[in-house]
Amino acid sequence: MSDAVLLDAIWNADTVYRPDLFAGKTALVSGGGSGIGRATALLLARLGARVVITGRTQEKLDRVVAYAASRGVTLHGFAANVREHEQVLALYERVEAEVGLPDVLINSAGGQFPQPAIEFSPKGWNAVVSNNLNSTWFMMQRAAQRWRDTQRPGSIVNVIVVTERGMPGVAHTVAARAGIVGATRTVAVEWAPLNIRINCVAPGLTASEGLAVYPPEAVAEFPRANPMKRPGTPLEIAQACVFLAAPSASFITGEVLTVDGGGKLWGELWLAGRPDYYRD
Ligand SMILES: CCC/C=C/C(=O)SCCNC(=O)CCNC(=O)[C@H](O)C(C)(C)COP(=O)([O-])OP(=O)([O-])OC[C@H]1O[C@@H](n2cnc3c(N)ncnc32)[C@H](O)[C@@H]1OP(=O)([O-])[O-]
Ligand SMILES: NC(=O)C1=CN([C@@H]2O[C@H](COP(=O)(O)OP(=O)(O)OC[C@H]3O[C@@H](n4cnc5c(N)ncnc54)[C@H](OP(=O)(O)O)[C@@H]3O)[C@@H](O)[C@H]2O)C=CC1
Repeated sequence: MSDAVLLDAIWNADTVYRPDLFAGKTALVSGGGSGIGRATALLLARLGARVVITGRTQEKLDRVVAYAASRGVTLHGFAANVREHEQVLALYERVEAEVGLPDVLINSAGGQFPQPAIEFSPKGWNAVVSNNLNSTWFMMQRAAQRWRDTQRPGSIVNVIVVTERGMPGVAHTVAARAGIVGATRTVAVEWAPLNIRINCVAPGLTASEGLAVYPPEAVAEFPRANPMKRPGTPLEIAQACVFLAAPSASFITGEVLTVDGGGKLWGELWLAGRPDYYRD
């Protein structure tokens, strides 16, 4: 499916949310140049939010901004590498100066490469841990600091992976995301007095650009990932992010919402390919 068709599908899809749900609100979405982050940013924009997307590649952000403009909506695309703390601080300064302090933060930036864990190099391990644990932490802590300083409420949604059963081929990312679950549960309590809610969405296999890094033998088995025998769509994950970010989840904090088509109950994912030992 071409990018234009994908974007139109997101823009025109039915949603149960009312069109002005986020009117007057500002949302910051990391990883907003593609996949789940892009779908969430566009859905938030459809629901009336002022939206800033960030990611490392300005051109990807510009394409989303241009698409929204073609639909009459202004999005802002500010590039940053969110695993660099200084860049996160600078990003918040720019967002506040040019758009306004976000009310909602969606952390969808992240990713990993598939490899048997026994082969991980220290550099590869550090890259993935930094890209998924540090980046999300820097973003959520800065949001909380600014909400504390301005005495404003806020809501954070961290997009992670399903961690309960582990996930062979991506142990580094499972470790990093389990760290985010622990941090989320902990600060849900520390930050409740600040009127901040924080939750995670754990997608199962989702048909996004990010799947391009997986080998053909892993991709061939993707239909076995869940009882629905299909990947989720970025919009299906986006709808869950919006549910947790909005007042629909006003009594939910420190929670992990799994959106995996039942993959925790039945299914297998061998992201670096299935070892012979696990063949019949
Ligand atoms: C349901 C579950 C499915 C989940 C799906 C998704 O999440 S999809 C959606 C998510 N989207 C994505 O996952 C997007 C795709 N993923 C990525 O962009 C990268 O995996 C990244 C997140 C590490 C990029 O971070 P970065 O810019 O820092 O990376 P870098 O390129 O500079 O590499 C740093 C070091 O890592 C090592 N190393 C790297 N690759 C491999 C490899 N193939 N093999 C072995 N090792 C590898 C290597 O040591 C390298 O250093 P070197 O030896 O080169 O000096
Ligand atoms: N697709 C799937 O099956 C699943 C995805 N997830 C998770 O969902 C999240 C979104 O993934 P998805 O949309 O599918 O994949 P994408 O690869 O399409 O999206 C990830 C986005 O994050 C951005 N990004 C990565 N690293 C950084 C960084 N250091 N600083 C700023 N931006 C960064 C990328 O842009 P750029 O490279 O330009 O920086 C990219 O746009 C990820 O955390 C992913 O691991 C979880 C489970 C399943």
